[in-house]
Amino acid sequence: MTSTAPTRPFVVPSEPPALLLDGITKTYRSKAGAVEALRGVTYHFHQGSFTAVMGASGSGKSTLLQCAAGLDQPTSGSVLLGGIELQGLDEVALTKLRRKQMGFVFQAYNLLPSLTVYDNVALPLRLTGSRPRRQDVQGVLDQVGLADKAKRRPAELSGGQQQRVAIARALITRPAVFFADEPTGALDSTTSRQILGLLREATDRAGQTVVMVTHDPVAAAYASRVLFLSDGLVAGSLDNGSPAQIAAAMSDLER
Ligand SMILES: Nc1ncnc2c1ncn2[C@@H]1O[C@H](COP(=O)(O)OP(=O)(O)OP(=O)(O)O)[C@@H](O)[C@H]1O
Repeated sequence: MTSTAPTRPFVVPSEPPALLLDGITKTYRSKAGAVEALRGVTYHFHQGSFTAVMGASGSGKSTLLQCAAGLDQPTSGSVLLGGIELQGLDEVALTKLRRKQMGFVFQAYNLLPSLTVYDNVALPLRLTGSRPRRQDVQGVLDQVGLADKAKRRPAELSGGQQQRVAIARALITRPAVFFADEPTGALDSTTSRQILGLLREATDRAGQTVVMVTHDPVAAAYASRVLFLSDGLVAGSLDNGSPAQIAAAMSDLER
């Protein structure tokens, strides 16, 4: 049978994916034996997308994030960030790329206790060798609602405020991709909403890309897509899901 439908030209997307995982596997080997944490994950994270990664405990979420951010090496497969293959870089080049192109927001805020809020936020710029401009540092502190806390030390702030400092610190270099691992795990719901709103704003307003691991369907509903992992593989995805729809998809997965 011949088709009469006009053939469509193959459309090459104008934007390459911000982050591409190509056939990632990760096997942890120890005396107790081998654990296949990732068993072949291929996925494109497009520029400006906000993706939540969910799955049962042990499904490989943190391993995926660690490999995607170049904090750990996959056993096979490759990771490309803005078209650059991480596996081809030495540690110095990888550190440089991480400092310039990636922002990290983890459950432990990882702020330096001896530095003021201002200096914690300015640190990533100093590490890349640039001189932080006062208006830039104050600008991101303002963005996260902490303009008046610049001179405080982290211990003088609440958990939610510390997490907002961590976000300001991640924002300052205008990274292409934010990696967030349970960024609201230790926070109350009002503060969580603020933090998730800031991540959402980074994608909507600035076209940055967010990859966030979470167990919480309410947090995941801030993402435009939820990617479900099961046993080291992508098991499916859900776009613009409500917390209830995401929770239902999770329980289907665990059945
Ligand atoms: N360093 C390691 N050495 C050996 N096995 C590991 C190591 N890190 C993770 N694993 C194993 O790899 C698998 C995936 O772990 P991972 O932490 O990525 O899962 P996860 O989905 O993030 O889990 P959780 O939701 O509990 O944090 C698990 O079986 C885990 O026990």
